[in-house]
Amino acid sequence: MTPLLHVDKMTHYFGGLRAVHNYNLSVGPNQIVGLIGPNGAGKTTVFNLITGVYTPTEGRITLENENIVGLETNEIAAKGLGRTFQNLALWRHMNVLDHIKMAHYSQLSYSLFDSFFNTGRCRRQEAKVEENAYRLLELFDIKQHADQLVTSLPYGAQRRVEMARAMATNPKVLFLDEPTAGMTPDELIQMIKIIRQVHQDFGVAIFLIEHRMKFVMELCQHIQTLVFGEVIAQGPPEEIQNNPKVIEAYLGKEDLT
Ligand SMILES: Nc1ncnc2c1ncn2[C@@H]1O[C@H](COP(=O)(O)OP(=O)(O)OP(=O)(O)O)[C@@H](O)[C@H]1O
Repeated sequence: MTPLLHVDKMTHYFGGLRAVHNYNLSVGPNQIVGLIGPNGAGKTTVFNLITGVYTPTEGRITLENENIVGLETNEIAAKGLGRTFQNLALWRHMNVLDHIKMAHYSQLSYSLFDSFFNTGRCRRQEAKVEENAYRLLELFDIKQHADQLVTSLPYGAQRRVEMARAMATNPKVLFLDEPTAGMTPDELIQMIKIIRQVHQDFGVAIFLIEHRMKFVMELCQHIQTLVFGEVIAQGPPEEIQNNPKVIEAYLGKEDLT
């Protein structure tokens, strides 16, 4: 299988600190890959390196066989890499529907002329945006909040808005940084269902960082364990769950079952 996203021997230093070392990753079309590891292991740095927030000190990253090292974050996003953030990155003064509609605009092709004169082309595209936005609101169970400011929503719903916004850009690979952080156990179960549905409906590949083992084990086909910037183990969930190195890395911190 040709990978959609491929990372080869990526290393990154912050000054004298080696945060990521010799990191490799392959995400195939429609695959869900998880990245786990203790606090400070380098997981978010891996995300930031691939999505263009930082440029790796060494290594090669390709999306559909095209180099993406050195591109701006927005250029990488336009090539099909959508993401959410560990600390929510939402617009405080915008309502939920507008968040999702806004994200669609990068893909529209009508001109200022079309917009000014409200041409048929403009109206057709706007109607499509509205239709897609409502489809996402429904899928992410936030339709009931469409007119509310995001900041007025419960935390779990805000996370779903961020995810729906990322999906509105129609990504080929979706990066989720701790999608269940701060969620209640019920919200976690709901999130598992939503991600399964999104994965099935859109056929999008997913790469996610998560601390909640239930979530990772249920959703991911392949899991990498990062410790001090290096992958110490990787494989299918059942293998990772029983790997002594992984158990040791998490010892006393998390029940892996
Ligand atoms: N911008 C930065 N400048 C300097 N050091 C950084 C920077 N970002 C991260 N680090 C350091 O790199 C290491 C990896 O951090 P990172 O945030 O990637 O870990 P993490 O696995 O995502 O942790 P957590 O689970 O707590 O979010 C840590 O030692 C961190 O202090």
